[in-house]
Amino acid sequence: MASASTWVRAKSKVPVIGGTLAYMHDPLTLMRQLYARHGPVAPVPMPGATTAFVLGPDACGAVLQNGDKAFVNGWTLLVGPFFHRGLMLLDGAEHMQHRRILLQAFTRERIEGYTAALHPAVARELESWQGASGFRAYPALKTLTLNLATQIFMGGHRIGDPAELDRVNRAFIDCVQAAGAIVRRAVPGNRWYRATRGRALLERFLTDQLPAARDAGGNDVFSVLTRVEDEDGARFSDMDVVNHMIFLLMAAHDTTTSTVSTAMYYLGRDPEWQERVRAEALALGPDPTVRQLNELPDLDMVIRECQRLVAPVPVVARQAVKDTEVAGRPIPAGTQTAVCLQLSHYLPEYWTRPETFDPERFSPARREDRSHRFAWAPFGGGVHKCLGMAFSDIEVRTLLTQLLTRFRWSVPAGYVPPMSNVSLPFPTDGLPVDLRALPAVRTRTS
Ligand code: HEM
Repeated sequence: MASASTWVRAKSKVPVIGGTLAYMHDPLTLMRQLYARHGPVAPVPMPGATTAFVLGPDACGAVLQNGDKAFVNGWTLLVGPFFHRGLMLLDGAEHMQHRRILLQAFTRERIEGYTAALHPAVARELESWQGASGFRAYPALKTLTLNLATQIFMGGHRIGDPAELDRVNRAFIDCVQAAGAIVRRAVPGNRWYRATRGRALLERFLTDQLPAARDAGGNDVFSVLTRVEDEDGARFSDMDVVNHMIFLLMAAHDTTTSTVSTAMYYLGRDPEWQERVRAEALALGPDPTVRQLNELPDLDMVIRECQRLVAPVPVVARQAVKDTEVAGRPIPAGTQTAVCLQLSHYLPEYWTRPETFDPERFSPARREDRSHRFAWAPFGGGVHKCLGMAFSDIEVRTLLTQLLTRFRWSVPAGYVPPMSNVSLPFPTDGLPVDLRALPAVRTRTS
């Protein structure tokens, strides 16, 4: 069985610059090197403590499924102060109870309601996009998805003042970016400090809006959270609603932006695939239903392939609460554990030419994702598996179909966006694309 001494004796071969910097520089290369040197469990020096990197789908699956209940969520160390009591940061019976209540806000019926609001909201947002060469797609998408989140998640209680919208957006970014902070206490001007202020701003903002959200009795997520209950009649307190809203807005915002931005990149490199999915988008009616959006097989393959190539959440965090073993390797109690979902997406044992954009690998004839239950796991697994998966899928499809019917875009041959991996991955150059409006189609769908 594992012990602290065997763990300490397991020598890490990570460069002296340390795990955090190696990760930020190039997470996939780090994961590959660790897997080659150590196998499925690798010790990596990180701020505070050595972290166990769990690599490959067998080991990732074992930790996520958590058969012997050796792991709890490990996010508290990374983003605890900022996403305090969000669902992903809860454990055990309390997590199950909150998850049951929260699921009531994401039933099929509710998602249909959000989708009906989503379509016109995306159309409105895209009105402000102008064709241009060097159009910075990533920041435009980030603003768009935040606006959508405040409309779909907050309904009538939206942020009217653009300066306030900017402050809220900044607060989210600051909270998310704290995950990669090397100095993990607030010093004026540092990341931790900005995130602490960001959290306080979000709490104030949502607490102020909560009475209106409750009284409105609306069908947006905020209003719904003030009244949903589980089958035993358990409900959220006001503070629970605020905590869940902060986490949900974050969870929905950056991950969706990441998927759509990755799709804009790969479709921008591949005009053939872009035309293929555009044809599907053009065949949709003006206000597609959830069912119609779910019946777009080419777009479905493209989205899965983009989430394989750039997993919006490349790693999920756990902490061992007792001595345990994963894939035969010891992990002692107290070890911070990084479940490396992204590596599994690139292992040649499970994928043909994993570096290549090849959506057909998800076609019924190939289904490479079935090579292992955890070969493709962008939404995680086990009790913390993404609760917003179905909603996110609809949001991504709505966004991409509207983009495809309004614009054609390309990126220069050979262009590879430089990525930040401080927290969730994003292109630091803003993903410049050559964006051209499609005027004839624009009139048809708007
Ligand atoms: C492409 C989009 C998305 C991706 C790739 C994604 C990925 C993930 C992953 C990997 C986890 C598991 C974290 C863990 O195991 O510790 C997770 C959890 C979660 N996600 Fe998502 N997510 C996405 C969109 C969304 C959206 C749109 C929402 C809300 C509407 C959402 C809400 C949540 C919640 C509430 C949890 C915590 C579940 C729990 O702890 O029980 N996500 N997500």
